[in-house]
Amino acid sequence: MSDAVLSVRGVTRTYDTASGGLTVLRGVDLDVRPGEVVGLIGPSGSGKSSLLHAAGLLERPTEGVIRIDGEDVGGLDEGARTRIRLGRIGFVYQFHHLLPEFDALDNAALPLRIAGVKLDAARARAATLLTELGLGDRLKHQPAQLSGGERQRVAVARALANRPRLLLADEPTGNLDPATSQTVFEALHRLVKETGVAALIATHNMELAGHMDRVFAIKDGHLEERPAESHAY
Ligand SMILES: Nc1ncnc2c1ncn2[C@@H]1O[C@H](COP(=O)(O)OP(=O)(O)OP(=O)(O)O)[C@@H](O)[C@H]1O
Repeated sequence: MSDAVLSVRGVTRTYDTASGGLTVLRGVDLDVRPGEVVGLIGPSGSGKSSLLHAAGLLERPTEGVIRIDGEDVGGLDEGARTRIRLGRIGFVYQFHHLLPEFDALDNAALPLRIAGVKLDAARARAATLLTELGLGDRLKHQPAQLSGGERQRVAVARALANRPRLLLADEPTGNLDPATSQTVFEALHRLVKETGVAALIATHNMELAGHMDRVFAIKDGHLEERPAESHAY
């Protein structure tokens, strides 16, 4: 029995386009275990987001099986998939997508509020995470009053607020300068190790990829594991 939080088996993704079927993933297999940081690299258009969307239950693969904590989610209806997404999966995107009228605290607390957690408890959890991310003195700042790196750290706190089992990040530092990318990634990495969430992170940043536990390149729709020395810087 696998201990993987995310298990991907034989996943193929074909898009219908005006010029016919476009297959971007071809029989992909991947496991991500608790506390593991797994990187996805590959040129633009290679299928990184497609794999994250399938893993995040945002789209259904054309073929293959996705399991979350051992449960095959393919046969579930959209309501059940949404519950898994809200309860067990956290997302970080390239752009923070914070609500401009909410401060950092209430942005990070949002998933808990949606899940029905009382305001005080949600804010307490959000404050703990934001403080761990070095934003303890920015709780009352709105996104416009935060730097780009601070906004992304709020987005990381929001993604981890409901204690997800799986964290999916699509170029979480893609919009930041190299030094700020490093700071945000280090904070994210530390929290993954502390919380034991399983993390799958798509990135173009090879320096960050060098700090991940395992890295896979998507090539012609297939995953190729990169040995540590070839992705370290
Ligand atoms: N809904 C869709 N319909 C048709 N084609 C799509 C759709 N979504 C993605 N594609 C195509 O699939 C390919 C893979 O896209 P995807 O976004 O997964 O790549 P990516 O590796 O994440 O790229 P980037 O690094 O630029 O974000 C691209 O050629 C894209 O144009």
